[in-house]
Amino acid sequence: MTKGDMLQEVRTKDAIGMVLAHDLTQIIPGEFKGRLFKKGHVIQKDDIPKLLDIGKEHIYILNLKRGFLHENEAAIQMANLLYGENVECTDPREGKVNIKSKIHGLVKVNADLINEVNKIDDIAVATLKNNTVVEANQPIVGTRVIPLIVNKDKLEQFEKMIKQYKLDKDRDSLIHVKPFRQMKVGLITTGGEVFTGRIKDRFGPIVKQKLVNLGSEVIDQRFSPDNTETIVQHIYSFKDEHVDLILITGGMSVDPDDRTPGAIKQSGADVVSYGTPMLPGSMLMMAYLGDTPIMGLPGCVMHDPFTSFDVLLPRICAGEKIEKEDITIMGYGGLYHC
Ligand SMILES: Nc1nc2c(c(=O)[nH]1)N[C@H]1C(S)=C(S)[C@@H](COP(=O)(O)OP(=O)(O)OC[C@H]3O[C@@H](n4cnc5c(N)ncnc54)[C@H](O)[C@@H]3O)O[C@H]1N2
Ligand code: MOO
Repeated sequence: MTKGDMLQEVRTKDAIGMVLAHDLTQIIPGEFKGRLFKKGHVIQKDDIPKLLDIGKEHIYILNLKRGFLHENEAAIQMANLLYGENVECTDPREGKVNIKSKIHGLVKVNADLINEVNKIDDIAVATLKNNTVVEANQPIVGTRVIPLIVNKDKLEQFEKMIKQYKLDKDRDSLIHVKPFRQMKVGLITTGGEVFTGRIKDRFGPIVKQKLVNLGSEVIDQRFSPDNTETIVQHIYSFKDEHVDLILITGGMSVDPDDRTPGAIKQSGADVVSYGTPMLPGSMLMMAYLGDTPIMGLPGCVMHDPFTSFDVLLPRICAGEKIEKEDITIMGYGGLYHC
């Protein structure tokens, strides 16, 4: 039994009353791309000119045999194997099933596994990148098979790979979305020029907004001159107040007045990394004082819309601990702007 035996090609003009074997797509550049006819549609006389307009002089009538799957069924099975917490699958359209997020959160997807399953011929799984921030209802995965009819072997191979991965990693789910915690954040703004009122603070409002966007809040902002002891005292007082995260702005670079990295070290915090291989944001420091994350934020965070801070902050808000390797892998693909 070949695929050809299961697909009967019929001239569109002779197809009145017959049943479509798959969704049919219309594309009008700049105006429309979507399903014009749904799989299972019974072709009417009025449909003939519309079908000819989208270039269909012939259509397929389907006679599916054992051991094979229709593209819609295959896409559903793939999506069902992949999805985990806080996501849901859409109905198939044009042979594709989307997995959408149910919440505002952080996408978790394993790149190695996705690269492996896509080595199976006829399988196509397209995902967002790991650790992307998503809104509720945003698609995070699209699954489909390439032919209209696919051998069940391909799906069995896919299922085996996924199950093995779950066993190896001791995981219930593959692609899922982590919710953000509502964190209370202490903000320390350094810089003599701001402390003395020579210039207005422009850093605070930007950091506060980034936290609000992730469902957290700055509970207090304290200002400090370029003085190590004062910065350390502010760190301790926020720690005593049990904030979930301490952020320190400015003073992260190489000038004699740049005291922030030294102050973070002097507080006794464990420094995960001073320096982040991403531009902008290369002077960021990541540290932990006990369980409390501390980040030293360089001036570019105030200026550039997307820096290393925007990569790491959502992960911290999702409850993840940042390790050295999380930082070192940021260099590849990490040149945004410099
Ligand atoms: N020779 C080198 N120069 C620079 C390096 C380097 O490695 N070698 N790194 C560069 C990078 S990367 C960054 S980012 C910047 C800024 O680093 P800092 O965090 O030390 O920033 P500051 O020196 O404290 O301030 C820079 C600039 O921003 C103004 N500022 C700071 N805080 C505020 C605030 N709260 N409100 C308004 N304006 C603020 C400050 O007045 C300065 O004009 O260094 C590069 N240079
Ligand atoms: O910390 Mo700086 O941006 O690399 O601009």
